[in-house]
Amino acid sequence: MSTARNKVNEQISAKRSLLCVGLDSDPMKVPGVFRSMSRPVLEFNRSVVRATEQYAVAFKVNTAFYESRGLEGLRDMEETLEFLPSQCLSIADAKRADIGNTSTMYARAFFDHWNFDAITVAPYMGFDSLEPFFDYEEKLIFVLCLTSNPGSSDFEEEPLDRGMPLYLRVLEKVSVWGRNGNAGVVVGATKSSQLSAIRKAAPGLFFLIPGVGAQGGSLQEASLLGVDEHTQSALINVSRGVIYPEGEFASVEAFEEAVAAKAAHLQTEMERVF
Ligand SMILES: O=c1ccn([C@@H]2O[C@H](COP(=O)(O)O)[C@@H](O)[C@H]2O)c(=O)[nH]1
Repeated sequence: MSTARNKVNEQISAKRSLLCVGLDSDPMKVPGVFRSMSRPVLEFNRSVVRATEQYAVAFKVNTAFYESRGLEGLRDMEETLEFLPSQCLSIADAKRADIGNTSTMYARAFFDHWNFDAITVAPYMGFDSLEPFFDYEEKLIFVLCLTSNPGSSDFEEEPLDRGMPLYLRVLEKVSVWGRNGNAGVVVGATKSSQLSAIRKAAPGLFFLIPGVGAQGGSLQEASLLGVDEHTQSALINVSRGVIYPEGEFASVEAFEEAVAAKAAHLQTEMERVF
């Protein structure tokens, strides 16, 4: 089995948690207490990681939040990777894929250069666009299947000739494309009515489930319907619902306490599936 998958499975069992903390760090939303620091986003990330590492099994870095700030943002992303706990899974939420030789470069960037454990990719250019990622057998590749946003109905939920929705066709393909257990899919927590059927159709795939909290997805439904009862092969991502607790914070410690309380609450809820 892929090394990344083994690593996160160990964390899931040890922490009795499926929590993936999303580092969607927006400089405009960073609390005041970090604003006077020379690297506000980097220090904010350091605090979020310190406050949640006891509860989290994975950290998802949405690259858009860093790329949008050019070199300064990429420097923050790179330095954040240095303090992510090595026992937790690091996910580049980059949603890449292109013609083969370009995908090879994307895979090198995220896996060789930045040494992420996992990446999100888009399936619509087909197998040759994903093969360079699947070639990294030790990593985890999460393919967008049924996403959490309302626009998923534009294409993903459209029926194909045999009446099968496009997202189920993606699931079928991803189930055979993975190597050494390195395939996963992204399924939104907001899609609770389809989640159970998707899980049953692909018991061996690792699931990344975003959409809990700010997007309205239910943690209880995601945990009950999206998690395989034997393998627990799933991560439930929460970004804004963890990293931006309400209120003003007089100190970094007070902020970290509030973030830790959010993460602890989520872990307690997730523990029910064990
Ligand atoms: O279908 C998808 C795929 C990816 N995402 C990403 O997950 C987080 C969700 O953030 P919240 O603040 O918890 O809503 C974000 O990085 C998205 O780009 C998703 O939401 N849905």
